[in-house]
Amino acid sequence: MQIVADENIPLLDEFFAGFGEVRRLPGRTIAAAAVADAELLLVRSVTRVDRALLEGSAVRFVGTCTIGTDHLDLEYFAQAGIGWASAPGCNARGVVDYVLGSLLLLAEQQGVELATRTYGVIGAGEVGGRLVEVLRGLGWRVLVCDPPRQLAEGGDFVSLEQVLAECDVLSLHTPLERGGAQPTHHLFDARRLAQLKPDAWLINASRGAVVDNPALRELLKQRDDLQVVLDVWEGEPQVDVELADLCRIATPHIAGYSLDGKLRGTAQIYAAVCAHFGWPPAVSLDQLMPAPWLSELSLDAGADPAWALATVCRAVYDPRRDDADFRRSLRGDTASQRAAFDALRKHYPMRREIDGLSVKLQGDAPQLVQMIRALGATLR
Ligand SMILES: NC(=O)c1ccc[n+]([C@@H]2O[C@H](COP(=O)([O-])OP(=O)(O)OC[C@H]3O[C@@H](n4cnc5c(N)ncnc54)[C@H](O)[C@@H]3O)[C@@H](O)[C@H]2O)c1
Ligand SMILES: O=C(O)[C@H](O)[C@H](O)COP(=O)(O)O
Repeated sequence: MQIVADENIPLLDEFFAGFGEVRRLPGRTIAAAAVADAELLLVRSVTRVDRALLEGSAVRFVGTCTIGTDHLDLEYFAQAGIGWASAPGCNARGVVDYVLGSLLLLAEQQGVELATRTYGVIGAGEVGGRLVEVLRGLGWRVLVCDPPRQLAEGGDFVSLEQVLAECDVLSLHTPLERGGAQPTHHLFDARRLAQLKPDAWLINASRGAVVDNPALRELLKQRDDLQVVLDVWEGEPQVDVELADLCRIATPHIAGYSLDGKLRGTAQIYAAVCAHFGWPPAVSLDQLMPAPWLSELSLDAGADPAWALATVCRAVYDPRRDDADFRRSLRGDTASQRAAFDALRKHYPMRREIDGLSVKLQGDAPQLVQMIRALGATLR
C-alpha cells in the first residue's frame, strides 16, 4: 500500500511501515499529484483535504492525527465513499495544561487571586469538559455554554449572553464550524467582544476564526483593561502582528503540543486504519510512550495552597518560553513570520502532561489533597 503522510506525524515508521511504503511530505505541500497513487493519506491540521486534493486519486482512507476536523471536507468524503478518522481527545489534556499555565501567568501579571474569578467555558467537549472538571474541582465558579450539548442533554448550561455578562475569564473550546445549526465562525464578533466585562480575560485555544481577529485588534486598541491569550490565529501561519502585540500571551498553535497528545494522536489513527481495513492491530502505544520525565514532586502540608498550585502546574507547563519565542519570530518580514510559525511548531520543545505526575504530600492538608486531585495528578 502507498501511504502519504505529513512529516510531522510522530512514530510513522513504528505504526505504519508494516502496511506499506510511507512517503513523508511537509503538510502544507501535500498536493493532488503527490496523493494520486496513495491509498492511505495521513495528515495534521495544516493540509486541506477536499475534492481538489482527492478527486481521481487512489485514496480510500484519510486519517488526521488531530482533534480538529475543519480542514477535512467530510461531505465530499461521504459522497466519494472515502473513509476517515480523527483522533478525538488525543491532546485535550495538553490544552487544559496550557490554559492552567496561562491563568497562572495572568494572575501573576495582574495581581489577581484566581479563586475569586468566575470562569466561562464555551464548548464543553473533550477539552472544555476536562477544563470544567479541573476548575470546579479547585472549588472555582464555572459557567458552561454548550448549546449542542444543552439541546441533547439538558442540564446545567447557560447562554453565551450569560457568560458574557457574568464571567471574568472566558475560555473558548468549540470546533470551527462555518455552517450548520451552531456555526462558530466569528462566534466572538465585534458585537460580542464589546460585551466582555471590564477587566475580563479571553483565552482562545480552539481555532483562530472562532474570534474575529481584526475586531479583537480594534477593541484591544481601545480597552487596555482586557487581557487576551491567543494560541490560534485567523489565517495561520500568517498572524496579525499588531494583534499579537496587544495580546498578553501569544503562542503559535501549540496548546495541545504535549508529547503524550501527539503520540496518542498517531496511535488513535493507527487503530482506526486497522479497523477500516480489517487488519489486527500489532503495535501498542504502551510500548512506545516514554516514561514521564518528571514523575514525582514532594509537597509539605504546610505549603501555601496558591504557591503549591502554581508549582505543580508550572512543573508541567509554563507559557513564558513559548510566548517569548513566538514574539521574537514576529520581528521579520511576513514570509519569515510564516516560516517561523511552522518552524516553531515543527521543532517544538515537547512537554508532558500533568496526569503523569505523582505528588507526594508530607502531612495532612485537605486543601492540598483537593487541589492535587482536581489537577489530575496522582496523590501519594
Ligand atoms: N490549540 C490547540 O492546540 C488545540 C488542540 C486541540 C483541539 N483544538 C481545537 O479545540 C476544538 C475543541 O476540541 P474538543 O476536543 O473539546 O472538541 P469536542 O468536539 O470534543 O468538543 C467541542 C464542544 O463544542 C461544542 N460546541 C459546538 N458548537 C458550539 C457553540 N456554538 N457554542 C458552544 N459550544 C459549542 C460541542 O457541542 C462540543 O461539546 C477542536 O475542534 C479543535 O479545533 C485546538
Ligand atoms: O486539532 C488539534 O488536535 C490541534 O489543534 C493540534 O494541535 C493541531 O496540530 P497540528 O496538526 O497543526 O500539528
